[in-house]
Amino acid sequence: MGGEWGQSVICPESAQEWTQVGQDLLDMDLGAITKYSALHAKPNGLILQYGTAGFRTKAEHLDHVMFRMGLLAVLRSKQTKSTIGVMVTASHNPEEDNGVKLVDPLGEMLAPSWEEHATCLANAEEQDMQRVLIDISEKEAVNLQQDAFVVIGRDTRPSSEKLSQSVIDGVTVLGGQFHDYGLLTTPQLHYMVYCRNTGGRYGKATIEGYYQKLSKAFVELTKQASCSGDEYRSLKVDCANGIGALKLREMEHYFSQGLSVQLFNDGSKGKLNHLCGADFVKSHQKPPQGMEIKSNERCCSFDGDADRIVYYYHDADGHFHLIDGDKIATLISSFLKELLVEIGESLNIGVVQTAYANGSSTRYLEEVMKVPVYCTKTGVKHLHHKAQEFDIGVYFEANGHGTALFSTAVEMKIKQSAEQLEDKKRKAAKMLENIIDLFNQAAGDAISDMLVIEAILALKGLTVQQWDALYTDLPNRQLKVQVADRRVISTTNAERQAVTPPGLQEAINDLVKKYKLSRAFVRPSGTEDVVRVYAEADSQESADHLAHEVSLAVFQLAGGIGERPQPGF
Ligand SMILES: CC(=O)N[C@H]1[C@@H](OP(=O)(O)O)O[C@H](CO)[C@@H](O)[C@@H]1O
Ligand SMILES: [Mg+2]
Repeated sequence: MGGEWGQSVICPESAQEWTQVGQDLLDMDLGAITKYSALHAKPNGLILQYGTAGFRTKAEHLDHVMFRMGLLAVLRSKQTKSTIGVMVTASHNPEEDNGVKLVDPLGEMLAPSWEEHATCLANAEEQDMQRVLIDISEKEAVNLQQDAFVVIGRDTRPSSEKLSQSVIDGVTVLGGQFHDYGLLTTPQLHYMVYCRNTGGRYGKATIEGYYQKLSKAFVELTKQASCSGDEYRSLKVDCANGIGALKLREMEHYFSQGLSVQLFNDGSKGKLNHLCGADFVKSHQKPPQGMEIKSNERCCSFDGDADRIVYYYHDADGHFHLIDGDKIATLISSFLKELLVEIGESLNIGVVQTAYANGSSTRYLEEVMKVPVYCTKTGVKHLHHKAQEFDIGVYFEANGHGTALFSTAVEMKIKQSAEQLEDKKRKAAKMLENIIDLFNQAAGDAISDMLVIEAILALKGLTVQQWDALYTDLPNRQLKVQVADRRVISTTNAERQAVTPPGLQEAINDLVKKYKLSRAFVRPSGTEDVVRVYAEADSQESADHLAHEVSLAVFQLAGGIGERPQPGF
């Protein structure tokens, strides 16, 4: 999300007088907070919003936000009596950008009410900062006497180290304790938070703990696979010139018995996310630069903070095939379902997608696999939340961000089955037990998902082409339209229908009718100042036409600015 200058954000003002919370804060040396805050001064008039993925903008505008998120993490930690995470990253954004997001006690995204507090605190002018801190503490009944603990991680951007130091300044000035993990992938930080708040039951809150837990599960699983052979078990990984390269290199020897990985775009020369990485590959539907691909070789790309993954290959005719989050969800859910059938457990399993999921994937999941599919708004927090409703919830965004969640009852049942059942059933239960350990249940995780996928392919003896052939994606196109104020577009039905501006949905309906197997929707982005357009149809030409026509409708009816959308891509 770009920083906006002068646009207001409404923060409710409290009319209350100094209360006990205010007094406690005064006791905490407001002078020090003021003094340190001045060292991390907010540029006048800059307004930022805590969006789908926290704050994101040019790194040079973020120092005050980092300091203040350090303060907020302390308040959240005191309120929840738990460890809170702060991750400094801007994921797939260009190298000059940066960002920050808070991680809640069970490794999940920050609660929505606290997102609002984050926005208010980040936008408060210097003289109002203390008032806002007191307001938040009062509204959330924060006991300021409570201890606070914050863990911090950062990606490899040149600006990240200094910015994470500003987070630490914020934490310490409010008397919080902290542990700085330094360089971590985003999902590794989520994992650390989850481990620390579950007394180590989820795993050890160290980088070795993470490597060991995942690798042990992976090696156990691949030992059960009947086929082997070097070519089969090797994978090319495009690391987007980001943190994923460092961490995969550190981890590689832990699982090398089961898989050999060849790293590309490892940050030694190229620029972060530039012409490479999962976001580039997914949105351009072509391979990254800096990776040589032979036909039928299995390849994958991580994004800049390694929480997303997509797979791809070139067929014998040199055609590029993308295997996105939808196909990953399909592979995973069908494997889990087969294991449950084998064990004889009838647990409810659900797949959660967004409107961006390819229509073919939804049809395949519902009609062939007979798995219930649910659609939520864009943003992993929505998918994660929905997936928690099932015994086993598999969620993926089409762009490759996702994981599987297992209820505590399921985990216990499977553990028991692995001990009590016999022969084939026991083997299946054991597999399920390991696969549960291999998933990062706190957040979508490129490294963990990669190992899950590699294990499933090995166990099922599937080639990348066979996996790809489960169903054929409907041709699709995504476009962006610039408008004066994207908030004029509001949506319903998990963002699949526009409610405002008037006439837009009717226009889309009329355009969609012109094509076969077609679908289209528009929504304001939560991370960029654009309206996103999505269209799919029976041919690429039709999908492209439809997307273009819908873009024109948005431009005309929703206040387009700049050049009218042009056909051709
Ligand atoms: C179409 C698309 O890929 N949207 C992305 C993008 O959100 P937008 O709200 O569409 O800008 O960034 C989000 C955060 O990374 C990610 O969760 C989401 O999937
Ligand atoms: Mg990311």
